[in-house]
Amino acid sequence: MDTAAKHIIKVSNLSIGYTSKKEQNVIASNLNIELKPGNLVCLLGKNGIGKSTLLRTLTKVQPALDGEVYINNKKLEALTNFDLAKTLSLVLTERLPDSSLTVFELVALGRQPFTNWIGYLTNNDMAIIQVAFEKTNTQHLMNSKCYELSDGQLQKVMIARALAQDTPLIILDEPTAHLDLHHTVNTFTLLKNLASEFNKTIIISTHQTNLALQLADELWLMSSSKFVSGNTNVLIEKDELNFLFDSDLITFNKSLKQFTINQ
Ligand SMILES: Nc1ncnc2c1ncn2[C@@H]1O[C@H](COP(=O)(O)OP(=O)(O)OP(=O)(O)O)[C@@H](O)[C@H]1O
Repeated sequence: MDTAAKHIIKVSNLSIGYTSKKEQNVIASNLNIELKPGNLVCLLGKNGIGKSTLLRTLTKVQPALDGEVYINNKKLEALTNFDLAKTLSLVLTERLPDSSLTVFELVALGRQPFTNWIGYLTNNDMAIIQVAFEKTNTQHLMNSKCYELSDGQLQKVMIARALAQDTPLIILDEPTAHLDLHHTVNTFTLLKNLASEFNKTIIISTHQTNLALQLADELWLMSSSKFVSGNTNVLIEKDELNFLFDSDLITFNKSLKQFTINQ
């Protein structure tokens, strides 16, 4: 039996980083990941460790320095932009260039891989867009211009657009960076439900470590000494969280399943 087909993402000996004319800056190397569909994955690690770099590499926004990435059993580099748009939706942290698009138009653009060449929205497209607005509680923003939104509102609208794209894989770089506690928990719960109810695979990078420990099915832990991926409870049991921050200020408390401040 072909077991590789079961992985929505498979990564072998991946090196990520940046190449300039003078040198290669390797941010992380020898990364290996096998991820099955239907999981909420939280990518954790301290500032500047390489989380965005990894997510951009997995989504073909920037090239790998070495190694292989497979999405749905196909080599990433062989996937066309059209294949990718039908397979994964991506929410990055960069702010949109100012545009006079309305929120409805922005979210509807999520349907672009599926509409015909003039972008005609069918009843089915409209129904999917409607659900995306409802799930993210952003219906009231539909007629606003994108440039009028607060950072937090824009973040929710970008999640709505990803939902409208209706792909099996959704990747979000710090989707709750600008949200208050209520909206942060709300967004985590929404993403968790999408993974469990609709069998979507959702990967987010986040600094909401304690929330991730409560809600993520899988964790990807990045530290300067190693990269570990796997089931959240298994990683807690194996004491893998201790390496995450390398700090005298906080310690992982195994019985609470949380990081606590050293008093
Ligand atoms: N375009 C770039 N060119 C060169 N180096 C970069 C570039 N973008 C990021 N880096 C470097 O790569 C490293 C990892 O950055 P990255 O943004 O991936 O970290 P991160 O874990 O997402 O950080 P944060 O949690 O602060 O968002 C950093 O040292 C950063 O300076």
